[in-house]
Amino acid sequence: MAPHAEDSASFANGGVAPSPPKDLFVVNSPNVEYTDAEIKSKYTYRTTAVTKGSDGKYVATPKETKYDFKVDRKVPKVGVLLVGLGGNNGTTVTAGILANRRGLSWATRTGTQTANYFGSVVMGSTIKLGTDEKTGQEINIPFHDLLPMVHPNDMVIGGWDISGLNLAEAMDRAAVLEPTLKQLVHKEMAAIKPLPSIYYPDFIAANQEDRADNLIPGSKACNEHVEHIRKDIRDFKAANNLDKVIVQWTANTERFADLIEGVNDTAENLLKAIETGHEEVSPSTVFAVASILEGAPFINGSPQNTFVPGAIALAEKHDAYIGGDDFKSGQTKMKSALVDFLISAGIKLTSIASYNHLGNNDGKNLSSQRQFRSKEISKSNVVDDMVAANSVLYKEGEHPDHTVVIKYMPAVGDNKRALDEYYAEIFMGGHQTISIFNVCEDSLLASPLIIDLVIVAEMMTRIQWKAQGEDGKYGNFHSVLSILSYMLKVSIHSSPVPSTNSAQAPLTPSGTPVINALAKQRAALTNIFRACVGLEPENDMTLEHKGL
Ligand SMILES: NC(=O)c1ccc[n+]([C@@H]2O[C@H](COP(=O)([O-])OP(=O)(O)OC[C@H]3O[C@@H](n4cnc5c(N)ncnc54)[C@H](O)[C@@H]3O)[C@@H](O)[C@H]2O)c1
Ligand SMILES: O=P([O-])([O-])O[C@@H]1[C@@H](O)[C@H](O)[C@@H](O)[C@H](O)[C@@H]1O
Repeated sequence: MAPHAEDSASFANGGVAPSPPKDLFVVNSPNVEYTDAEIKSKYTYRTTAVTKGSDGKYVATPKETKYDFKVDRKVPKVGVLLVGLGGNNGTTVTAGILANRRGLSWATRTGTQTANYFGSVVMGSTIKLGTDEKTGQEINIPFHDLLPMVHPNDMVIGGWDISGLNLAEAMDRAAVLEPTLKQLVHKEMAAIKPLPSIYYPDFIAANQEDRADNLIPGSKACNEHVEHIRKDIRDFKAANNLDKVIVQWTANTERFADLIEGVNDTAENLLKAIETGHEEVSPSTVFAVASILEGAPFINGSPQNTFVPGAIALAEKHDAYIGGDDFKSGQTKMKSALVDFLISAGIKLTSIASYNHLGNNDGKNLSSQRQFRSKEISKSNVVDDMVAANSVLYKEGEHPDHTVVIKYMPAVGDNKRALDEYYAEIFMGGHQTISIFNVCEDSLLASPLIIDLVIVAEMMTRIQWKAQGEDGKYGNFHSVLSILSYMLKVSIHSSPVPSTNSAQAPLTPSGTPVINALAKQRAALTNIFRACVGLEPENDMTLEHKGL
């Protein structure tokens, strides 16, 4: 075993090969072809092109673009490497997968609880396949059955942490899960020790220093850290006989990195900056670069600008997948749904006050102003596109007041209290005030998102497309996986550190529009996957029930 592989933080699933998926449905269409290895579909993408005439009138022209999609049906054996494995999210998601894999049940104060994947859009929600031809009733199927996706029970989990506690000790430190459940997974969790990681103190709060006892030797310079992390990824893949590895950052929120020309503005400059040990390259960017160079999709679950322009360029150069930023777990997820509802109902939202306090280590790290700033910006986003799309309610540049407050209150632990007030103008000078008190068990809300991000990112590595009718070979989607936006708050900030009111949004290829409305994000995810099996986008016109 490679020197540090024995403390590799993997836990195999008993080496059992992933169970082959049984198909819940088959598409009966001349545009869809099934082979043992692939699903091929011919898809017509219908949009509306709008131009403005000289008279100022819009001209809307229906447009059709034809694509060929190809899906690799073989569900690979997938490993997940979490940066921050020993944290609240890392220990909770690991224990949760263990408990589900073993079908565990445990005693709680209110009775017996059985393992589940609630809160995962892939494992816990359904999509409309169509309507029963005889009864006209909707037929809904589990989201996970739409395409041949990885099952979380089959995932092999590993990762790094600057804290050397094994996962049983770290799970106790996190204080998220019931003691009765912790007892049932204690043995497996104790056998997992996070791989040593890199620690550049200036990027996270000083109050994190006492955890940093599990560090990779050497320095960023001469690519020592990048090469060490790349070897960790290779060793983990080989030791667990994996087909693929997905890397995800669920470590602490870092301060923003300054965007410096000649340092992190291009792929070449970023690689040079790392080689020379430039202090402005963050640990998360080092992990992203290592993952990109190893061809492992990298997802950033925190709000910092991990993907500086040079990192995005490097991903594009290597045709590697990246996604970010910042899991969208509780308060912001609610906000992106509520704001969408209010504004699309023609109600003029004029102010949002978002306060929360929490007592976990994430909150402790965020009690430091520079780390809070990263989070404040990511949480101050999500309304921009919905406001900008409604010129009836809002004049150019007008938007609701929006403030975000986060306080660290150790007593409440992981059970974050989110208090929101939405204030809006309604008919004839009236006002509506919506006040929400939302107790989010933060890690229990974020852990299913970690699973969804892995499943969707991995699925995207098995979907390719080409323009219909052209001989060219199939290719990947753009490196920036904006399809992940349903699970994420904001984008990789490839512009200078933005003001709190500037628009950011889940990562999108440069120059593409930003969508924060939660329903639109879910529709994009669902409809892209539907297109891969030749199905039209979900629409709720139900003309068949309207006399047509
Ligand atoms: N609901 C949620 O929990 C939620 C929602 C959105 C975003 N997030 C983000 O997810 C991240 C993790 O949240 P958490 O509650 O698990 O926090 P946590 O503090 O419990 O866990 C973070 C872990 O990262 C480790 N760490 C820090 N720097 C590291 C490095 N360079 N390499 C490896 N490990 C490192 C820490 O030792 C710690 O164990 C935070 O950035 C948080 O802002 C969490
Ligand atoms: O996703 P969400 O619930 O809006 O936002 C959460 C914040 O409210 C919380 O303060 C922070 O610690 C979490 O990391 C997360 O970002």
